Amino acid sequence: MEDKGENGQAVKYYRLSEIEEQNTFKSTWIIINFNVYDVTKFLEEHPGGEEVLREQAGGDATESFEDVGHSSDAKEMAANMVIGELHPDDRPKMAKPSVTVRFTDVLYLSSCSSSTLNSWWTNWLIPCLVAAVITVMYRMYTSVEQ
Ligand code: HEM
Repeated sequence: MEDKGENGQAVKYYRLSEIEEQNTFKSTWIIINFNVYDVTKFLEEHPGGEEVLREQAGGDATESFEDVGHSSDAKEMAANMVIGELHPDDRPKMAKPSVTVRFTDVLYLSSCSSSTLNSWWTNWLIPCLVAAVITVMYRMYTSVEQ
């Protein structure tokens, strides 16, 4: 389907089902930020290898593309491979996790929580435990002597 894009230019829209079919050696399409890229001729040239592109073939590669931190050169190269856009009706179907947890986020979160946990332990829990142990031992000794 052809339509007028935001800037009045003709845009070729592809349905998700059409894109999903393009996941072979003959034709490999990927979606990045709702743009459709034909990477068939680029597979062998891709510095990150053809396997990673084929894994994303026919689907949404936005997250993987962003995660790699591609250079501006890579983004320019990608711009030359755009063949159209994902049909607006299919955009909500794109798997977008409500919370994206990346490895770096996990590291960050674990460092945060362990430091909060550490201060909580040292400030409160350990003195409370020591006090509890002393109380129990005191009770035991005093009850043995009687
Ligand atoms: C049209 C789409 C793409 C283009 C034009 C492209 C282009 C490039 C280029 C030029 C590089 C060299 C490093 C740089 O300049 O950033 C690169 C590296 C890489 N790309 Fe892509 N890429 C595309 C899609 C993807 C996708 C979808 C993935 C992941 C599924 C991916 C994974 C990688 C990896 C793992 C590297 C290697 C990074 C490294 O070794 O430092 N690329 N890509």
